[in-house]
Amino acid sequence: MRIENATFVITGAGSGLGSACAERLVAAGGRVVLCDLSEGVQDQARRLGDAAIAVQGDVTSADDIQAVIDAAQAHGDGLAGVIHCAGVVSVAKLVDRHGNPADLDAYARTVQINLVGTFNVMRLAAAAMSQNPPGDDGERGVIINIASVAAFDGQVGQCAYSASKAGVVGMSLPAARELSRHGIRVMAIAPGVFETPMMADIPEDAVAALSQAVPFPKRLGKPDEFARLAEQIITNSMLNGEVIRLDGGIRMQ
Ligand SMILES: NC(=O)C1=CN([C@@H]2O[C@H](COP(=O)(O)OP(=O)(O)OC[C@H]3O[C@@H](n4cnc5c(N)ncnc54)[C@H](O)[C@@H]3O)[C@@H](O)[C@H]2O)C=CC1
Ligand SMILES: C[C@]12CCC(=O)C=C1CC[C@@H]1[C@@H]2[C@@H](O)C[C@@]2(C)[C@H]1CC[C@]2(O)C(=O)C=O
Repeated sequence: MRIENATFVITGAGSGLGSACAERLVAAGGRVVLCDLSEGVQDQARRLGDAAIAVQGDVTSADDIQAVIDAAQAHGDGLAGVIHCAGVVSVAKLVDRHGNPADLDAYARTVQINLVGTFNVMRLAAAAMSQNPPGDDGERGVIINIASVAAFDGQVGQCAYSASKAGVVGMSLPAARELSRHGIRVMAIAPGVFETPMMADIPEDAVAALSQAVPFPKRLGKPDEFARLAEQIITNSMLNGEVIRLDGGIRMQ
């Protein structure tokens, strides 16, 4: 799949990994439709110029995401792909230090945004892309979902987050199999620890410890290193139905 003059939806594009993907795809000649809950996404689109537009929306809402897809269809020659970066991290132990059970609504909210939101974006994007004229090899589109190394090595307090990301991993192969008849690929990236606003509130010594836990290189990943992998997935049509860890070799304790 080529990037030049093709249109991509990027969710969670107002910040961190999604924002870096938007910059990289525009630099490669693509058009982008930026979706985020936060209104800051409008500024991000303005910074990127005519190739970018923003549609504020919630990935768990069918109406919001249909509006994003419709905007993408109108912003060029149809929707070529999605990089779904919107997500939240949550921390809660099953039983806290006072003996109280974890909050059920908080658990459901994390799963709703990270897992159900991913399914919502995938189903609506795939329905639109299935109507595209076939390109090389009959390809009609590509979907990149974002899991996490927490899907495999979840830490204490991450039952909700790890379960939501493990669900994203679990959907990758069946979704790729189902959508193969439409010429749509599905991939997932499982990042390790990346330097984004999601990490902003973490104390410096905790960030240093996380960096030390990476075998090599001993640092947090940079958002553009993530965006470069997303770019490769878009342009390399043999990548399908797989989850790629991008983590410097870290295995979370
Ligand atoms: N930063 C890291 O170390 C890692 C991040 N990830 C995952 O990567 C993805 C991107 O994370 P970052 O860029 O680091 O986080 P971030 O917090 O910088 O960006 C996430 C964006 O998603 C948006 N968002 C949250 N809920 C939304 C909703 N319901 N609808 C629409 N937008 C919503 C936020 O407003 C925010 O702009 C997330 O799914 C996260 O779980 C995975 C592994 C490591
Ligand atoms: C780096 C982590 C884990 C992987 C991921 O998908 C997203 C992350 C961003 C928030 C981090 C995550 C993990 O390292 C654990 C911490 C540092 C989390 C913020 C608070 C956190 O749960 C913690 O302090 C645990 O001790």
